[in-house]
Amino acid sequence: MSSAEQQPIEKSDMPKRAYVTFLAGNGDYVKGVVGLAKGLRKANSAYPLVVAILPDVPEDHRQILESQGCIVREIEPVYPPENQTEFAMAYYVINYSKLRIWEFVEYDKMIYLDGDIQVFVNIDHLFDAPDGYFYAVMDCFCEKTWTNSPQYKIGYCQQCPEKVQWPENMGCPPPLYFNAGMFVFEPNLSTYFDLLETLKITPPTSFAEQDFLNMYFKDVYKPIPPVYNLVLAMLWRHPENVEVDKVKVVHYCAAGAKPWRYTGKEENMDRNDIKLLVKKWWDIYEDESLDYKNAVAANNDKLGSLLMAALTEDGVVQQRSAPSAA
Ligand SMILES: O=c1ccn([C@@H]2O[C@H](COP(=O)(O)OP(=O)(O)O[C@H]3O[C@H](CO)[C@H](O)[C@H](O)[C@H]3O)[C@@H](O)[C@H]2O)c(=O)[nH]1
Ligand SMILES: O[C@H]1[C@H](O)[C@@H](O)[C@H](O)[C@@H](O)[C@H]1O
Ligand SMILES: [Mn+2]
Repeated sequence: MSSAEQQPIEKSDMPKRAYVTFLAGNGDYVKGVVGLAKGLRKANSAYPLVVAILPDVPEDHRQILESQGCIVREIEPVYPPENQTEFAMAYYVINYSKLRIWEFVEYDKMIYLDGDIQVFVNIDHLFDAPDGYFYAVMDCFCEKTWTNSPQYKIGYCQQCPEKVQWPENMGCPPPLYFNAGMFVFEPNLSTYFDLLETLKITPPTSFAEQDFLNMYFKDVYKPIPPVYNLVLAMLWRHPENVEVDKVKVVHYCAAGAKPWRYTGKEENMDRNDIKLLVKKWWDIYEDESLDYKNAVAANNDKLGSLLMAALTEDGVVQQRSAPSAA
């Protein structure tokens, strides 16, 4: 096909895709989101980072995010139904607000990432996975945060289901359960309204929206390998399931692991692999060349040189500059 016959690709035909994270409060999670924005840039992600923020995020934090090239979108908080006998861990309640991201229908597909996640290797290809599924990484039930669960009580973990088997007198083993710090999903208004309606009749449980999403999407959940969301406890609980040198995405979710608060004092935090991963996060966070303004300037310089080289090759520049040289 000659170039004249080629159909130009209309911008509007391109699938609209973006990464999305969630930010609440005036604390230090904004550092996590800045780190994430810079990490995605370093990994040459082709898609922007949308930050769904609650109204309590202060103006200066919003400005920091915008200056890092993020698309800031304010969302209304979502609360779980009141007066229920069981309650989600207080710390996790704000996470129900994450359900608002199904409303971002200007995008066909999004990858949600917690603010305490870092992307070290490009994962844009996950957008190409077949539509109609909910992709996420299987969780581990071995940490103390799981103390109140039946799984923890009997020592069962889906990461090694043969080690302690699910007892017959407890019925079928529970469906596969994902960590909701990272997932691939398709914004959709009818799903969005249904999520909110279903939430109204669903009692809150320990892991808040994570439990809720697991319940809601159980029939379309497709597990993806742990390298797409390395829940740090996997390093000491199930090292045989992790290919450390192939890890693309790290989730600093173990107690004491948030890089911007790291002291090394909490249990397991003095491990060398943890120290290295925390250092890798800081290297990105502190790298000024990854700041949006510097990355844009560098890109413009590169484009300028490429354009100049192309023009010089065609002889255009020589011809144009000929008169002034005469
Ligand atoms: O004060 C806060 C607390 C949380 N967050 C946002 O909420 C996310 C979730 O909080 P954490 O990362 O601290 O929580 P965990 O990783 O331990 O929690 C896990 O379980 C939670 C259950 O509610 C969520 O599903 C969460 O996505 C999942 O990774 C943060 O990354 C951040 O994006 C804030 O912005 N400010
Ligand atoms: O979402 C939670 C949280 O991230 C905990 O820190 C971790 O122990 C879990 O396994 C998980 O489900
Ligand atoms: Mn997290």
